[in-house]
Amino acid sequence: MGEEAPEFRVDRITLGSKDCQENAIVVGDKTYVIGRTDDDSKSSFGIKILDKLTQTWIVPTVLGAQPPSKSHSAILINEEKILVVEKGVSLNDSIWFLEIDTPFVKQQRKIKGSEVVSWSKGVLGVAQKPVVISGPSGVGKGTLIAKLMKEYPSKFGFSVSHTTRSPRVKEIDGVHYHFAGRSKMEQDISEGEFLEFAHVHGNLYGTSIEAVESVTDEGKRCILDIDVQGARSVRASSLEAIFIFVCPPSFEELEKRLRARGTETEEQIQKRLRNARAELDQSNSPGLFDHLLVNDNLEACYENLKKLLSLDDDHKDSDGCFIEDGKATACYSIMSKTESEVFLQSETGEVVKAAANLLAVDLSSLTGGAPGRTRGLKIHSINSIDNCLKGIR
Ligand SMILES: Nc1nc2c(ncn2[C@@H]2O[C@H](COP(=O)(O)OP(=O)(O)O)[C@@H](O)[C@H]2O)c(=O)[nH]1
Ligand SMILES: Nc1ncnc2c1ncn2[C@@H]1O[C@H](COP(=O)(O)OP(=O)(O)O)[C@@H](O)[C@H]1O
Repeated sequence: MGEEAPEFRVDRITLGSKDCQENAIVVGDKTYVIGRTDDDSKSSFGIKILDKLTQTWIVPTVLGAQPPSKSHSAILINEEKILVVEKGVSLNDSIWFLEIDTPFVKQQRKIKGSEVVSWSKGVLGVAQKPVVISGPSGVGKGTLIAKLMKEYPSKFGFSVSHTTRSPRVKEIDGVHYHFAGRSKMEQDISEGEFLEFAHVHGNLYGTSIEAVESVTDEGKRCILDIDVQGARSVRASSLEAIFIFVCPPSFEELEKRLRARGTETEEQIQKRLRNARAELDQSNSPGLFDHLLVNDNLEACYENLKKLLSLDDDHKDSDGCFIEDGKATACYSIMSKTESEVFLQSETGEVVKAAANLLAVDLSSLTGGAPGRTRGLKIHSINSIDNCLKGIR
């Protein structure tokens, strides 16, 4: 019988100009090497993939904001993602997922025609579902959202879109929109920084991932004011949201409001009214919008919007599953895993004391994922090393 090909071993490889620390994770016929390169003052992650069938190395396109990369441990969660635990940062900032074959990675791989991986930061606790509000130009979306933000400033946050449209009088860059140049916006879109984008009324509009995640990270419910195309994209993405379409009481009233607002030229008004007919037709597309809201009397409509949000408010208070202080700098490494939990051991405590420094990361209720954050993490400390080792036995 011919001699078996030597098992390929990844000992130490040079990813960057200097040797690096690395983890080699075998997934089927591929070995993912997650390396840290300490070039000069900065430390960054290098990812390489060994295709064992062809014995060739592939350097994938890496999407998403990457971890601080001080030092780390890694473990395969499933065929789609690798858990990476950063050391020397706060626990809140230490859990990261390297997505290697999730639907988003597959989509990006198809778009780019080359190998892709994507980082997604793990975030403790569940987030309230963002609220997508769509509707024809002039129907009253902005007015309703402004009322909501004014009455509940600590509960809601606005997803500030990017647009190539020129600012209106009183519109503030970074507040109402990020007013951007087309080429820069298109470049950022190609680099996977946007959750969705669309050409609307002759301009480019888009929602960056950070625009949504930064609001959610503040513990606020994110409100997105986007068109029907954008709503479709979000509906198809990993971001679970509530979708509301605002309708005018009549087309004549819509035109009256758009004209009365006085923000568009006659030509722009005509274009927006033409698009309004198409958008109204799509408001009933099956499975697109959860609620249709008629904005006839403003106050009544606003009350209905508030009822919709509280009805749909599926936010369950987190069940106190977190350790005391997730902000303190921590140094945990992966010890073992079961079907739904990964056990971490503190590297600062001795074995006896370490029993108090054992953590369980519950992965059973994860939501979201690249291109956004991975939410729904639960972490709790374990009182005995036996509980923790059950994953190994
Ligand atoms: N897809 C998408 N649409 C957006 C975004 N931001 C705004 N829009 C939509 O673009 C359209 C035009 O917005 P705007 O120029 O502010 O006019 P308005 O609708 O009259 O307020 C509206 O339907 C908005 O909902 C975005 O980030 N993505
Ligand atoms: N229910 C309503 N009745 C009458 N006018 C309204 C009503 N809601 C909004 N408006 C007015 O209609 C115009 C368009 O509202 P706006 O919030 O800018 O719409 P959108 O953001 O959907 O384009 C504004 O001048 C606003 O004051």
